[in-house]
Amino acid sequence: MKITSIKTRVFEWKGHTVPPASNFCSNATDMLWRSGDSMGTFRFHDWAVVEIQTDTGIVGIGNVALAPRIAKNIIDHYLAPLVIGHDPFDYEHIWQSMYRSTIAWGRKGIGMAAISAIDIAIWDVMGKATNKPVFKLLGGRTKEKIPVYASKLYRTDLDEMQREAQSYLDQGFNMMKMRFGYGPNDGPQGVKQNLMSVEAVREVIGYDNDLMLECYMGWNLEYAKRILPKLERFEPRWLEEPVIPDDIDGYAELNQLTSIPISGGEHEFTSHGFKQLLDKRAISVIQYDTNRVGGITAARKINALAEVYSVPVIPHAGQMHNYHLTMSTLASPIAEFFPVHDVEVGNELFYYIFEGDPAPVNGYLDLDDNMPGLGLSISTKYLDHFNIIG
Ligand SMILES: O=C(O)[C@H](O)[C@H](O)[C@@H](O)CO
Ligand SMILES: [Mg+2]
Repeated sequence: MKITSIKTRVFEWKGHTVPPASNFCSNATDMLWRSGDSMGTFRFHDWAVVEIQTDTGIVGIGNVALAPRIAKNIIDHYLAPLVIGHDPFDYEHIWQSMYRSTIAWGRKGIGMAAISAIDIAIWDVMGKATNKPVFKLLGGRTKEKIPVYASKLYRTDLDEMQREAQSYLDQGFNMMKMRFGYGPNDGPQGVKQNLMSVEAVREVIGYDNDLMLECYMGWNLEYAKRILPKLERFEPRWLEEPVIPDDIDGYAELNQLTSIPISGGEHEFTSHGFKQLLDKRAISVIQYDTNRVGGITAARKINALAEVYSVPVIPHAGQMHNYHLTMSTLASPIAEFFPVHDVEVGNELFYYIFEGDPAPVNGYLDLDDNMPGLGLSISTKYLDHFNIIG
């Protein structure tokens, strides 16, 4: 089998967007004296979809949500010429060729995200060619179903957050993740607000349900050291991305500081990046996203590391490219799930672009043993809600 062409299109959302509340989530630009666009690091309102065509007629689908226009350019100009003509089953060689040919600029960030999209599409081809779901090529079923946590609870009015938390309990979730609204520039009042929001959610969900806390890189070491001990009494399952991803020593220090496990890796790349984090005991939960980290070829290597270091892998975002890895490794106990379909920050766009993502029932979702490949197709339902740049 040979890859004959690669088609990459950017889907730009032009449908309705729900404006988020101010201080909806701390983020890395909060540290600037003037951050300008408060949604700057958040707006995922466009997405690139990669289709790999083969001489057998099988088409594999991949995706990349980070800076999709740039990713498309990287794919069109640098990666496609390296991949076309190869047998998709030579995926390790193809991955190494993409990685090594772009290593001067592509090994982290958008270069690796573009590589990820192609690699995901290649695994989809392999699944379809062998008539197996991708997870069956990766190790098969390691769990009856995948427990998922509801991930939203952006900072807003506390009554509203309590209603939202209750709605997840009502839908059968027993784990959920909330976001902090405040960081170092908000002083003691901000610390108080952050603590109050956790208290408010705990009041509703009690301590028989898991609560995860998200900082989205919006704090610094000093602030995190100040607030973490105060958060201990709320027994979070983890505290996510407290500092910027380059502050690996900061992660390591925080991870030793309190009983709260520190999670991260949503903005880390390849097994090399994760080995550094693991060697320093910097994170207690690995949260790569397959469509950033280097695709399935890189993610499965990180799963192997995770098993050896005994650190769980709970990938960012859920979504099919991650669920197959979660299903096929014991290192992944649960997965993330974005429970709301209204387009806000843009994580939700996946539901409008693709069909096939499984819906959770009572906090669990399952993958189909008989659905070849990733099980995704491009939806035709919402095409008029997008500008499609081809
Ligand atoms: O962990 C997450 O779900 C991410 O950090 C989100 O994609 C981001 O939107 C922050 O809420
Ligand atoms: Mg996160």
